[in-house]
Amino acid sequence: MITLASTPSAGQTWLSWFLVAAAVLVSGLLLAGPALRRRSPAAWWLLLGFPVTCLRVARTWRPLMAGCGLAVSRKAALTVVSGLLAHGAPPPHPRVPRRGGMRPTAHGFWFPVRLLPGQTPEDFVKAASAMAHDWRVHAVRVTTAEPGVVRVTATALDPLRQPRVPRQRGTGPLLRVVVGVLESGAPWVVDLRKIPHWLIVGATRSGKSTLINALVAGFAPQPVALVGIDCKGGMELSLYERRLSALATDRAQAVKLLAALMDLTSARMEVCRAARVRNIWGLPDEERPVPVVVIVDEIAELFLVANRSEKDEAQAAATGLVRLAQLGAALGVYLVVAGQRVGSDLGPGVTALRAQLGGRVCHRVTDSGTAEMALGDLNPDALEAAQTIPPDQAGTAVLASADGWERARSHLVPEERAEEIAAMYAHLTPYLPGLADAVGEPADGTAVHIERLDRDA
Ligand SMILES: Nc1ncnc2c1ncn2[C@@H]1O[C@H](COP(=O)(O)OP(=O)(O)OP(=O)(O)O)[C@@H](O)[C@H]1O
Repeated sequence: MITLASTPSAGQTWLSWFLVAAAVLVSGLLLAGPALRRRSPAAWWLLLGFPVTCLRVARTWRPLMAGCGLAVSRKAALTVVSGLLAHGAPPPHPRVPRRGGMRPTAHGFWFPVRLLPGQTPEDFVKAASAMAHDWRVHAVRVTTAEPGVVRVTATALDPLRQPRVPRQRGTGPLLRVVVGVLESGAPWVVDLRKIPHWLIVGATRSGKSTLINALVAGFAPQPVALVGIDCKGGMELSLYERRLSALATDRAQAVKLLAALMDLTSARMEVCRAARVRNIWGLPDEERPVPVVVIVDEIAELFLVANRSEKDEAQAAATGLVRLAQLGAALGVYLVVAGQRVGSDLGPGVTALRAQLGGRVCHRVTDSGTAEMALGDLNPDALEAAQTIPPDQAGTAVLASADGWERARSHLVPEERAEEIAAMYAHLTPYLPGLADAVGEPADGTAVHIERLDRDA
């Protein structure tokens, strides 16, 4: 008689387990090998930390859900029936939300969870801190993946502690710059084609200038015009003057520069209307005007009023910025506005401007009003995260947009490096006569000025 199936002996079972474990170890080594050679913490996490954490999550899931009030007791009727049948046996375990398989990431893992009837994603958001403590990971975030399913993402290693600056390959896509790293380990990208205007806030020494350095260093090699408004006498932005098409260093100049920028957008509007397109990106390549990135350092200097005589000027600056933000995106004018303290006390223009600045970056702040201004209207739950940024982690910020929020840290680009890059690409500085005239750039000019005129001709 032929036996089709036989029960494996204990020796055979151990052998197959051993082979599976060896295969997992070898494939793990192959996957993580290159990173291990670079002594990357992410590789060690994948090889050793992830399997241990998988076991920990599996072991603690049920008690964790029960402890956080996320377990649901079985239906009363079922409990009665099971009690009758089992003659006094202990009642069945409460139901806990079903957890999907754990997927590793470079710095942690994620898995989906199906909600039980009556549960909402907010119930899980409240339990995130308990999950992080139970699993001994750096942080846990809960987001809604689809109706009825939340995504639990854990970060085991804090990628913001020592962010790696990636090797720069070429200039990258137009108006898109990698300025740092996100908490998920992914690059932090500022893409002005997606989010055209940005508000960057932070207390002194929190990392605002370093982020602006990263932006200038990223945009300098691209075919874009950079324009600066730095009413602190140009102390910050004048370092990059050779790559700036115009720089206003006081409020009077800023008002004229903003008016010139409005004229530029009006002229572009005419061009688009004549070509029957809705924005400059609809124009043929050879007719498309150069994109203009306007960097405003210290917005309070533009808005604050010390006496009556300054009121009109501040009002004109506020109106200019708000109008530019309203019209600029379609016409290739983008705003990056930075400030130490941004509150409603700067005047009604600030709230109107904020509404137009869709990208928000909130570094460590010393007053809750500034964090509220930067994040409160988009993501109120990000406020707490912004207020807990430690002072020894300069450059760390909470990013918010209509899509959600996350923590990130900029790459440390020192001003000397940004200045060097700006000088290296000075020959790419477009000459925009209206803007140069507004800030009174000398007509005779330097070598750079002549070079710009030549190129333009
Ligand atoms: N991303 C970063 N990584 C590491 N260190 C950073 C980072 N950003 C800033 N720093 C450190 O913090 C210091 C202060 O940063 P920065 O000058 O950008 O602050 P700031 O907010 O512009 O201050 P202020 O408002 O006084 O000009 C820097 O000299 C640098 O040493």
